[in-house]
Amino acid sequence: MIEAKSVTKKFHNETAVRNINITVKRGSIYGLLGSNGAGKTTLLKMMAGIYRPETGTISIEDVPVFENVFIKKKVCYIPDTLYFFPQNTIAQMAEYYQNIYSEWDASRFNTLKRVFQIDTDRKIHKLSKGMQRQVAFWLALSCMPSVLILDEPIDGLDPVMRQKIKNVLFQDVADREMTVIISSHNLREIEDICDHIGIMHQGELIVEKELDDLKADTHKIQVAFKSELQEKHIVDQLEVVHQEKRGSVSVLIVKGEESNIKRIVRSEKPFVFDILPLTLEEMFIYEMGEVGYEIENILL
Ligand SMILES: Nc1ncnc2c1ncn2[C@@H]1O[C@H](COP(=O)(O)OP(=O)(O)OP(=O)(O)O)[C@@H](O)[C@H]1O
Repeated sequence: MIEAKSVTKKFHNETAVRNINITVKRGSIYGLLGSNGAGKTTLLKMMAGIYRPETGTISIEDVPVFENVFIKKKVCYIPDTLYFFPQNTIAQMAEYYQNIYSEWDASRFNTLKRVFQIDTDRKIHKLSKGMQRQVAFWLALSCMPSVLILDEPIDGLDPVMRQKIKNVLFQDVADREMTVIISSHNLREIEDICDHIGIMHQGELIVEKELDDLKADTHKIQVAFKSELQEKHIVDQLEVVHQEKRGSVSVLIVKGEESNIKRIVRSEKPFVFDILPLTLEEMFIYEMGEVGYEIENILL
């Protein structure tokens, strides 16, 4: 379990993370979303024990992580910008990891050769960007971490490799309750992988929910009524976060319980009424719109 309590981090005068509370349950996969510069990387680096929080605490398995060698051996962090020792081959880097991570599993490393299929005598800096990312996963997953922290991990991986890596992650989560936190802008991917979602904006956590609850709480509906007054009646009763007109049909993004929404809309006898599936990307955009980070049609 990862727990952040009232965590704040500043760089000079700028507050990158502001009074954040997050709990990532053991064995769950948590997707950390947010606008550019929201503070995701800063928060992940504090979770990995790289940055010290200004105030508040970050613990893993109830132990503060900063400068704690014992707990850091259970944590693997794959940053958005990868670093390997210059000139090292995969085998040499694996040896280095083996000396640091006490849970390193050589047989796992060998088994994962079937997934990654890269010659371990190759120098890492001569591999392609995507192949280097594969090596980062290969090494991290061979450390058998209790906690895996991933910052923009999917970029540069081809679709087949993404699926293979997802399968290995799911296996580790199911078999040994590995806890995973992933920051990504690829919401399609996050939707596939994660069971919990946190959304950050300007250093704050503005939404934290189970993905299923988030989906159950936000709906996209398509309605048409005989008169505008009928539509106004339902809009007044619903929590509408976005509204647009497509011909005679209105598309509304509405928060609340589905049964309640259906009851309110049907009370005005619509001649069109559909509930449409809402993607995580759409939910993200509407949540961000609520805190003033909206899509605008900017013509220059
Ligand atoms: N080492 C640093 N020194 C000074 N300021 C920093 C440093 N790292 C991050 N920041 C600032 O902290 C804020 C949060 O940055 P961070 O990298 O955590 O955002 P992010 O959510 O990961 O963004 P993105 O999605 O663009 O990668 C930004 O305003 C950034 O300029």
